[in-house]
Amino acid sequence: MMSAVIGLEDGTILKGTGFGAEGIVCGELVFTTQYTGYEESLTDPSYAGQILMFTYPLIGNYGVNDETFQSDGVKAEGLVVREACPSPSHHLSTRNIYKLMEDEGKPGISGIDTRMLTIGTREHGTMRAALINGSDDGEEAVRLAREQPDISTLDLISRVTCKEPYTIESKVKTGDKKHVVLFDLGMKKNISVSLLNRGVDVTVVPASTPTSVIEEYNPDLLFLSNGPGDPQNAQNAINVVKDLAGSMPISGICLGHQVISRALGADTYKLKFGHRGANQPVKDLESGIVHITSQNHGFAVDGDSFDGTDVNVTQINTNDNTVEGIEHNDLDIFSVQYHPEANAGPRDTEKIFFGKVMKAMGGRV
Ligand SMILES: NC(=O)CC[C@H](N)C(=O)O
Repeated sequence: MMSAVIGLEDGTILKGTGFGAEGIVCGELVFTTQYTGYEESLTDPSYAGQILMFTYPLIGNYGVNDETFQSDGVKAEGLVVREACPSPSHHLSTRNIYKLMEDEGKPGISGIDTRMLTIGTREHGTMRAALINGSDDGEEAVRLAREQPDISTLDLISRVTCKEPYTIESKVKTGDKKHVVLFDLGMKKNISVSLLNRGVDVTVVPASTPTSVIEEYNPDLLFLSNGPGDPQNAQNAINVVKDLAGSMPISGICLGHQVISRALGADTYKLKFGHRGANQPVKDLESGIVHITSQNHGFAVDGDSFDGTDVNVTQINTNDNTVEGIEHNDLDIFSVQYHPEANAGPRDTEKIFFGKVMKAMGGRV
């Protein structure tokens, strides 16, 4: 058994049992309330720069199946759980969560009072943390937590975006094939899969791609993916959206939504502790319908900052009234803060959102 400790910037120290890789990681400690979907969330590149804590007390009980991954590996810096299951049961599982974290070179800590840490995070706001596997030096963990830079100063997108553009042709036959250029700010795989399943060819491009290159592809729609960190740091993508607004339909999810909003004149700000989980209620202001959505974000769009622009807030979170969806009055530009592509989480909004994307391209819904 490996000794392990987590230290927070407010001086909190919790000792536990280490698993996965030995070593030290730093990042924001964030909590998610989802009961399942730990494989999808650990491999979601939006969690780069963050140590992921599950409020659900038993994690790993159905093992690990690489087919569920949302990128090429674990992207969260570390994992904090109450209990990690050593002997999972699932017919598609090839390894347990201990082996996953070991193979990926990332530390995990179990035996932690995640309820106490979650309450602390809700009261204090998201905190910087350090996780040390192979030592129980709590003072050192607190020192490292306090020493690390704020997440807003980090360029996390360049760590997780693709290096070169690549095109995936859809195997679904449609009469009139559409083509989307997908800006990879730290893309979850199921965004591209959701487009491919609808007969759309997808060209994924790095986050540094200039407007001129996107124009050369002449896509039917520009899509901006989810991704890590503060949307202010996605400056190239913001500029590209400004350049291309009005010349092609544009849509996006999560960080992509924040980037589009900034390009259209809005501000973004940091939430106290974010929305992370699989049961976030989102109300459509036109229909009044509330859908249960999957979410993972720490920043949000300031709805009031759209005043005087041609953009409307179309959806809000009924827990705290924050912006969940926007739409331009005249142009084919719309985006959502939540994750209609799910993985993890409910698929309730998948058909509605991607149906709208297809419609914006004049494609088969
Ligand atoms: N999942 C995402 O795209 C997250 C967006 C952004 N990094 C945030 O935390 O708000």
